[in-house]
Amino acid sequence: MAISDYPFIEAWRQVLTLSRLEAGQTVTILTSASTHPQTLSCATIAAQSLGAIVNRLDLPPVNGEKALSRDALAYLGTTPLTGNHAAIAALKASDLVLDLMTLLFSPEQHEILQTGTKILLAVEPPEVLMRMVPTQEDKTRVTAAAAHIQAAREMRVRSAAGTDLRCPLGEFPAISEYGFVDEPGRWDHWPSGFALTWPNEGGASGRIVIDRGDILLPQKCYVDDPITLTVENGYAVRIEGGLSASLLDDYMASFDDPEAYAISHIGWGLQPRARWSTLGLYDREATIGMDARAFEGNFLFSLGPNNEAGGSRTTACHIDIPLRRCTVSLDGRDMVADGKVLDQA
Ligand SMILES: O=c1ccc(O)c[nH]1
Repeated sequence: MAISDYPFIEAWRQVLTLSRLEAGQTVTILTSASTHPQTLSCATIAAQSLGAIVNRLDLPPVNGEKALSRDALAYLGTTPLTGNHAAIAALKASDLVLDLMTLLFSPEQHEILQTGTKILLAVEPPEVLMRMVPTQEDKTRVTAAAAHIQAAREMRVRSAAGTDLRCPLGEFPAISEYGFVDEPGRWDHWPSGFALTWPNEGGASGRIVIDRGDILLPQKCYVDDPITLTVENGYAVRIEGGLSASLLDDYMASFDDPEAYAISHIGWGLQPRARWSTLGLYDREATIGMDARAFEGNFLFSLGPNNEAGGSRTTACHIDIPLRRCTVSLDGRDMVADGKVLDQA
């Protein structure tokens, strides 16, 4: 069902207030061909109602002919900002950027954040944004989990399906995604609600079983038959299984890039308002699948780049894979047991 403008404007006011937007500050709303018109209009009105100076920067889309998926998170690296010095200058001069286009995993995003500009990504449909309007409680829950990740030296993930993965930690920071940007230079994503980090370069090893019912993004499908990834020295060196494995393998081979097989971010979902089951209820191209990334108790891992964490590995291929029913432990302490989040205190 659609969302009315008034509550959507109020939701944006809540998120902008949580993001500490102040009267007189500059907000630049970044848009492109796939920006949702109601999100644009309600975000604009909300920012203006809080006294901000509001700009809109609309950029022509890129990569359409290169990507196999129209999902904004499926093909990374170059963005409409690449080489666009005038646009980058405008965003660096802004206090807050509302990214209704998707800059994630781009070098330009880091360059802009380093000037103190805050960036909030918000590209899910209004119904999903409204179902998961961020709260301080989300921040408390996610930052508590991220603190444990930050302090840990190893993440181990096991499941009855056969996953047994060890990831040495410490080389990269723990990241909290809780849906608003309340500090200078912060990036976040509304909706979200998960904590993550990256394994030490080349360190992840073991086996990951993507079981029946687990999810592949951007494919936005529930896996039919189990896929087994053999992980050695930080890379998935073998992809085995039936049709689901062959489809994943074919998609990844299209990038012709060995870096596509690297283990990227690892962590778990902490958003109780996100659901595993929604993927089948939306048109594939209507959402980027944040319910799947954020549902409470998932083990979310990713294949592809680590430049987001400050690493040197970039690749256009980015696949997010949330698994159910895993046990995630940090230095031997279970944080998620068989898909249930334990006390994160
Ligand atoms: O919010 C996001 C979205 C995708 C991703 O890979 C990480 N965080």
